Amino acid sequence: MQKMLIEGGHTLNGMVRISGAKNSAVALLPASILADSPVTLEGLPEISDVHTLGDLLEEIGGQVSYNGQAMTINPENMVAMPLPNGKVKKLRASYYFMGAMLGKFNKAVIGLPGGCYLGPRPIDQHIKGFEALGAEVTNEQGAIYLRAKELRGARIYLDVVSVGATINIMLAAVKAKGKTIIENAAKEPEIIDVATLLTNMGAKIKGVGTDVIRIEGVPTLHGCKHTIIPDRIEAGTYAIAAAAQGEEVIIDNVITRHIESLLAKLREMGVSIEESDEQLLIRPQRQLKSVDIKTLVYPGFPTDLQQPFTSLLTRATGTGVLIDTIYSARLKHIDELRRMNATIKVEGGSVIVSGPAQLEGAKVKASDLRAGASLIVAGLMANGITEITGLEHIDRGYENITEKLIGLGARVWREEMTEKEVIQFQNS
Ligand SMILES: CC(=O)N[C@H]1[C@@H](OP(=O)(O)OP(=O)(O)OC[C@H]2O[C@@H](n3ccc(=O)[nH]c3=O)[C@H](O)[C@@H]2O)O[C@H](CO)[C@@H](O)[C@@H]1O
Ligand SMILES: C=C(OP(=O)(O)O)C(=O)O
Repeated sequence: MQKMLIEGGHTLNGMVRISGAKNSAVALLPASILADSPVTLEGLPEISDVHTLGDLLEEIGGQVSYNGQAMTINPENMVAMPLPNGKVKKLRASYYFMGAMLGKFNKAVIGLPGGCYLGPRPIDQHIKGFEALGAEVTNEQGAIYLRAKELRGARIYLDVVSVGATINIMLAAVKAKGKTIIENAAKEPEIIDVATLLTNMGAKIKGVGTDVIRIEGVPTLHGCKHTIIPDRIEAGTYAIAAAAQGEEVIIDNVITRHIESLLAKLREMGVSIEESDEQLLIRPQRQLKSVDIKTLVYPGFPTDLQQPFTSLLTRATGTGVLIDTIYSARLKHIDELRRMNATIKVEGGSVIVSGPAQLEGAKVKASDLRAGASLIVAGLMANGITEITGLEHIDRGYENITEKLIGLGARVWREEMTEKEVIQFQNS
């Protein structure tokens, strides 16, 4: 088990290249189950979630071959193997095996997913969608059993706008008989990416990117090649790090439109941002102004950037209030930031950050993926050394983060934890 060490205070300069989007990759891989011939996905990020899903595809009989950042999945010998336990619990996106296997085999057994604990993360809207399509769904000892004689298109209104439910229902509906309409659908770019893959596989989908998606079921889907979109959350994290500790940082391979809500806030704080085709040039002013943030569904400010943004606010002058309307309990980074000398209050659902504070290096724990990103941003700004444990969360979603930060001039490295540190970590 490793820890990350950051010697703070070094200025970031240069260029960082953004990898393929985690939240697309984790849906595209299960989507390949629906094809009857090989699917090649290009530009996948080298993160643990991708490897876990590759292993799960193999567990159900898929042939998976890696070629650099491309993966080819041959689904010809896949079977409706139950996956009640094991690797499905290591990540959130294993829930996409429900929609994809239901679409392909009319049945599936999938253990309830893991992933970041952000407060309760129900999947009732996924289940409501599967039931509307004709599946019988039961929860037996922590695994979801789905069975259908056949899937039939239906009209489904989502009670909450959900990325996962929108994608999962799409996966099940593309092969259902007749027409499915998903109303109050989510509009995140990753949903468009998944729909693009499915369309290239032969699915008939209209309206993605709006809140009404129309799907006409088809009997078979075929293999194809697809290149994944860049990761807007990774790009946003580096943009925040650049605003916090950068001089001139270029972020390469980014669809800037995907992070307009973040860029608007950074500009409001006094960060100069130049946008070109696939790049951002970020130049912060020495003094940043505080701003308020409310996370919303896309195209609003993403909840996945709320935690790293909290760290940035500690360096701004004034008081900034953050409200996470998607996951109000996504607050595990706050105590750790306080350990580093941040002045943060939590009142009701509001996180109130007073700055500027000079952060101090400390031993801190990443309890989830974006809490990890938040602590890295804080470590880059802090005096002295910050030691971060819980790297398994960070490695679920950030490709080569140590190397990418070193490339920007940060002093970051990893060390093996001693036995004593591992025990302390496990008991904390
Ligand atoms: C693998 C993946 O893509 N993860 C992302 C996805 O998670 P995920 O797909 O799990 O998040 P959702 O968009 O589904 O959740 C949005 C909100 O709806 C609620 N909800 C969701 C489903 C449901 O059946 N019932 C229900 O009440 C959730 O508790 C949450 O408050 O979108 C989140 C919100 O942008 C991001 O933080 C995650 O990074
Ligand atoms: C919450 C996240 O991931 P997951 O849904 O995979 O837990 C995230 O990417 O910030």
